[in-house]
Amino acid sequence: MDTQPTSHSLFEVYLRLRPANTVSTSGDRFLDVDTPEPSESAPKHITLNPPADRRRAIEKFAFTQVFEEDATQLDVFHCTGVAGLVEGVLAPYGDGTDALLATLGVTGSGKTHTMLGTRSQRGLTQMSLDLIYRSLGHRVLDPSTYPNLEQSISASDPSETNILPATAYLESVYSTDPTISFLRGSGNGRSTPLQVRPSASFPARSFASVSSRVPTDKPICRTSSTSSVAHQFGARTPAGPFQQAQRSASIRLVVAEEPEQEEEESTVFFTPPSRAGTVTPTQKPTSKLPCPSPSGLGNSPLQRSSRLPTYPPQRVGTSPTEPQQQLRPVASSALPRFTATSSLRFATVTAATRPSNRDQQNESSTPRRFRPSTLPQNPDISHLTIPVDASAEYAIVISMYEVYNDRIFDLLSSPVKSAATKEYRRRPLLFKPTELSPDRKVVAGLRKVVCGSLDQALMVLEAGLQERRVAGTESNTHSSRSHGFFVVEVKKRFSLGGQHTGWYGGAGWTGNSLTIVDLAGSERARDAKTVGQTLAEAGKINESLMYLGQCLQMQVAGGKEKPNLGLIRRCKLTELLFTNSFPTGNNQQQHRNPQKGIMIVTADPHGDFNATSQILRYSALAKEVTVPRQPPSFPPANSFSNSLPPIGSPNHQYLSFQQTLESAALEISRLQEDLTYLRHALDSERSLREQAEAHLLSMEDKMVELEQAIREDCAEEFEKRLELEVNRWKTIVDGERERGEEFWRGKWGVFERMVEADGDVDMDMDVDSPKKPENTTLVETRSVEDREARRQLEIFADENERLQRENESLKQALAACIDPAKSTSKNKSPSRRSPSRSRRKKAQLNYAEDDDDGFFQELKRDQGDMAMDGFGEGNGVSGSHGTGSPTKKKRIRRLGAKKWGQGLDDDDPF
Ligand SMILES: Nc1ncnc2c1ncn2[C@@H]1O[C@H](COP(=O)(O)OP(=O)(O)OP(=O)(O)O)[C@@H](O)[C@H]1O
Repeated sequence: MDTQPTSHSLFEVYLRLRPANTVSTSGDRFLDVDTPEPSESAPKHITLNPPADRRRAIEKFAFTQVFEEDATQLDVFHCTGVAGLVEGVLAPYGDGTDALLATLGVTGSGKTHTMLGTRSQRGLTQMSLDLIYRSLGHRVLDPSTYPNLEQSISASDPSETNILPATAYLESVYSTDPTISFLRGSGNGRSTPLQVRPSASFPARSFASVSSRVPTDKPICRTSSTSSVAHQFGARTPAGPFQQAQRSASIRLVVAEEPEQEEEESTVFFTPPSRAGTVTPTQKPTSKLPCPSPSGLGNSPLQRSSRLPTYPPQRVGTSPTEPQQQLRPVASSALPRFTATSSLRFATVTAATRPSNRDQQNESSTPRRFRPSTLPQNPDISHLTIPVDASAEYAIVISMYEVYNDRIFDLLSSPVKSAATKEYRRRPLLFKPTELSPDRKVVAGLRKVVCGSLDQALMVLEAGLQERRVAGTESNTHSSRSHGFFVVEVKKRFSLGGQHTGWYGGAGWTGNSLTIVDLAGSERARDAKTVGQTLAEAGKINESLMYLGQCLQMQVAGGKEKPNLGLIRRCKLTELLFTNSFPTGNNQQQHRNPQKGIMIVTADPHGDFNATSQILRYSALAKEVTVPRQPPSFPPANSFSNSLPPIGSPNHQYLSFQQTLESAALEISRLQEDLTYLRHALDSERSLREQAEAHLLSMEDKMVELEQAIREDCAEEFEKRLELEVNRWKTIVDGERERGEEFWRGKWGVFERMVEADGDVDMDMDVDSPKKPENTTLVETRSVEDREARRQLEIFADENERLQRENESLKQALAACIDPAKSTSKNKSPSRRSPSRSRRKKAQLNYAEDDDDGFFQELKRDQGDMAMDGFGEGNGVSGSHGTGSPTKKKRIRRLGAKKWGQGLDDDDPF
């Protein structure tokens, strides 16, 4: 099997086996490392033996190198060629390349262990950072020395980001000053008390209580966490304990020997690992493994300690031109009790206290994080350095993000309180081309931190890791639930004449980045015993890893020259990993070399066979590995050939048939395995779908309830408005009625006044008449009123007449019913009332000739007629018009007696 990386490989793929966990390891070992060929310096092949109870293929996989269980972090660092990646990023002789260092594996197989280490061992990330800072030395610009450094970088950064100095960031994250919280949202901390995992030699205690027990009169190295990290790191702000300590020379630090008990309770400061004015001579660690020369490393200018007799002492903090640098922590040699000795203590937040962001989002108070105590310094790589461009100056910018449920979240910025839900949430970021980066995609809007020293970079890393989503599963108590990305950008610009010019003389920033990826592990819901949210996360993780596997296979099929962009863009993870792995377009100015990648596949030889074999197939295929399938009972080749019967013999035919059967069985078992994997993927998808459907149903219910509530609100509102309108209209109508009554009262008053007025007014005066009275104004006024009254009178008269007619006909009908004979005679004299009518007619026609008395007498008579005809007392009409008129009452009585007496008996009810 060919294991040499091809020119178009996306990754070099290494395999690391994790040691058996004596506590949880229960399964048989199914993975064997093949003995290397004589020409090989290290093992490259493994054989996968399926469990005995199943009939499966024995598969062989090849990798660039296989690290067995006893391989150390340093072995992996050396032999994977991380230094070569860093060299490409530092680019001492040219443009350089971006680098990608990633881990892939089943959950619990050791990815995080490899990348981020443990509380006693550094991971590849910390060692890479150490190598970068160590190599660049004093050429790294510190934002506290160059105040406008971040603005300068910002101007040339394509990711539309916000850049800030590490001192400000760390101050905001770890400060105990509640007023400094502009970077810290509520989601950054926790409401539950921290649990601190103490080192084995010390009893468990609260980290907070450690911080609080700081004797003020003690030597300054026993500093409290209440002092800001920025101060300890030598910011230009008022002197922190470290600065004060260093100003008072090392005597105070050397006398830091304290009674054991006191020291245990108060020592919580961060010891800078091997980052001092003078480097303590350390014994060169030796790698147990024979490492093949990583690509390019053998001929590269990278110098290992074996080639470099002495490691040049760091100039950090020693230059008189850099006063700020002098305020950095003192040499580790001056702090014997706080370096990597038995008294080194390391307090980490356990997974249980690293709440998922979901938990954090629900918190409302502004919390603060607790600064980690001393970080591990082993393995020591002080024997390594990489030459750098002496004419350049550098700035190191760090950013961190995670891909969770296929969305990108910044780990260095605070969650934002949602106006709708009142929860703290991180906003997902976009991976896209920007104005300054049209040819390449970048994660836009990330927070980036400029770190002037390794200490700052490590602290920023710690802060970001605390934000990453982890959860305990059956497979791993600290299982990463997201794909974590840690990006170190090495920005470079040329300084004039090889001198530091600050940002005034420098040209624009260029540079490359090292991206370190700790992928979440694939897992089976059945084994990990995940439910609910964790199960949903696992579904997304598995899905993204499946796409990653397909992309790795694409490497075999098409290589870098023909990227299948459709496949790459299927999920955020593959997009982030591979989009910039290919040469950019035609734009020469924007041209960048494709990134170099190293993939470390981790596997537990005693773990989950199915999941591990799946991962190995994906990754090994990326190395163009063909999978030889050997039947378990197949005899060794030489013994088989020796005993092979002659061709054509029945035995030979039988053996060929047997071989075919074996192959078929192998194929069947392989397909069964695939089927099992797909079945699990299906299960996971199905459970996700069920969750989504349940969510949909609950949303629909909510919508119905919401609609109902809205309808009720609307109805209530409508009724209120209707009532208001009705009241308003009632008021208007009442007002109108009153006005009308007032009007008619006024009219009636006019009539009455006219009646009472002296008779010298000529009521017969016609407006059309040319004859004018002498008192013109009064007369004219009266004339108008008179006309109006006359009109009304006519109306009344007509109405009266009509009613009289009706009355008469009714009476006749009534009389006819009572006495047909009378009625006949009555009917024969229809003009019974004619005298009255003729008289009234006459009065109407001649009222102009009568005087006022005559006119009104006639009017009152008519009213009396109306009363008699049915509009009398009790019908309301006479009441309104005849009130106070004795004449009328009298007449009603009289007429009534006269009329009704004609045709009715005394006992007649009428
Ligand atoms: N090479 C190793 N040497 C010693 N311990 C190891 C090694 N690899 C892993 N472990 C231990 O195994 C456990 C699980 O490892 P780790 O958390 O790194 O797994 P992981 O692959 O990152 O899991 P996940 O994908 O769920 O996050 C840890 O306790 C770790 O210390």
